[in-house]
Amino acid sequence: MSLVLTDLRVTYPDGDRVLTAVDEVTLQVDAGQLVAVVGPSGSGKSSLLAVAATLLRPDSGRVVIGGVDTGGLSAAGRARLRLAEVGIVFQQPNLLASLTAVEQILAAHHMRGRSVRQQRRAAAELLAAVGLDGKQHRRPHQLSGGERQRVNIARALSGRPSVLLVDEPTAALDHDRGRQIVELLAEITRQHQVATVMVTHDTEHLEHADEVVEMRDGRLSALSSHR
Ligand SMILES: Nc1ncnc2c1ncn2[C@@H]1O[C@H](COP(=O)(O)OP(=O)(O)OP(=O)(O)O)[C@@H](O)[C@H]1O
Repeated sequence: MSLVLTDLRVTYPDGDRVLTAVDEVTLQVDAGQLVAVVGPSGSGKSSLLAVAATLLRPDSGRVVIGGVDTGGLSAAGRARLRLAEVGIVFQQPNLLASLTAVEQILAAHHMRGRSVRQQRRAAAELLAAVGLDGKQHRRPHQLSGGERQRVNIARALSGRPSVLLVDEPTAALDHDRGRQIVELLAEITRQHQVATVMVTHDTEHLEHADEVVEMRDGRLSALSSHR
């Protein structure tokens, strides 16, 4: 399944003027592809990600996920599509302090209305796949920043999304841990055949992306493509 963004425009009220955060942006991400969106602070990257996640409605343009034009869906329809098809990894792993790594994933299953009992083994396997074998019973404060981000990624993948949206995954990490996370995202993208968009202001590790695009003042331009 692919993510297709067409002619997106997002504005915010700014006093008696209007600020254009996303300006006529078009981007296609196919299954198995990792696209990195780079650009300076305030260039519109997070707004673009929020629109792609259907969390924010664009002023104009289309967001099509797996062939479904999300503009035609109700709020409940968008929420259902998000639960079924979209995995979101926020910059700060928003893990629940009292839950162990495996419980973070089971809680996400519970929210999807699935039987938690049947998912325990799959959750443990997913944690092992992101490099957390043996740490599934640790709580967030017993994990490093990079490990917490791995739990975050495993949780986003637990719903088997077709689209993975990742906001600044390396922001809180040192160089090596940042590289490992980007490598993991690239590997997951191929293995699970997800369409992944990674927003980052970090210009390192971009060789793992199939395509790098740059946002400036809300506009998108291609930087490089390894397709
Ligand atoms: N809810 C909002 N209301 C008004 N203006 C907003 C809102 N959210 C973002 N903006 C403005 O829109 C522009 C784009 O912001 P956005 O957060 O999308 O950029 P960004 O590239 O993700 O920045 P950063 O890398 O600092 O997170 C900025 O000028 C910002 O001040």
